[in-house]
Amino acid sequence: MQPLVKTTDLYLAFGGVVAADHIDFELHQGERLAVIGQNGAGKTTFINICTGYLKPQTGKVYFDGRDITQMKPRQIVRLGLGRSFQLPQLFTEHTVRECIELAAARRNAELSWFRSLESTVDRKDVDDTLELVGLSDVSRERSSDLPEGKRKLLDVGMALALRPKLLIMDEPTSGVASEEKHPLMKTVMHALEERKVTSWFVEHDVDIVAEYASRVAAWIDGRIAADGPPDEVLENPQIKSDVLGV
Ligand SMILES: Nc1ncnc2c1ncn2[C@@H]1O[C@H](COP(=O)(O)OP(=O)(O)OP(=O)(O)O)[C@@H](O)[C@H]1O
Repeated sequence: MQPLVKTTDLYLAFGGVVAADHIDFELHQGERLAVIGQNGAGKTTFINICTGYLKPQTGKVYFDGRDITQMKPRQIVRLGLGRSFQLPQLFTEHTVRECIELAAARRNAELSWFRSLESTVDRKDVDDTLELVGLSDVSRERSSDLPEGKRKLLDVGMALALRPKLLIMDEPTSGVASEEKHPLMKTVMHALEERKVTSWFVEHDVDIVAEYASRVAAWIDGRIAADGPPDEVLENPQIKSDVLGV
């Protein structure tokens, strides 16, 4: 099977700091990849290169068989590579429902001054997405009034409205109270599974990684130092001492 994401020899340095050190990587459809690594290990740089926000100095990125190395972020999103951020990127003046409608309208490139947002998008589709991320009961609230966990769910809902093949999530549980982390991840992973979306998430909480990932890649100094099933990587002595600090 052709990999969904493939990188070959990706290299990027900022001055003397090598943030991506000749990375060869493949991600296949259906995988749930957790990326772990200390601060500054290069996790975000690699995501920024794969999503078009940074250009590598050498190497290539392929998504679904296409060379996307030089494409702009919004072109890459249109191909089906979605991304949610550590700080959710919401339309803060809008209600929860309108945020999903705006994302769905953007997918169809149907935003128009002459038509209302509601009449532009498929109502049932928006209802389904709201339900899937557990936000039906707060659909009329302003997105800026939501607590952090629900803002994260809305961010994922907006990404899902674009019908991605892959969703990359940067620390989906950061800033969320510890007792809310598992319910949040359960909802997110169930939603992705329902829509058959492959997932890749950066996560610092080892319990979350062990519970929700099918594969773990550990980053050290711009390289993938270990990559495999969660129990194998999380028990690797070098990863335990250099990444997890245990
Ligand atoms: N725009 C930039 N300019 C200069 N240096 C950068 C830039 N972006 C990242 N770096 C450096 O590259 C290295 C990798 O950073 P990166 O943000 O990718 O790490 P990270 O693993 O995502 O860390 P964190 O967990 O803190 O987000 C770090 O040394 C960082 O300081």
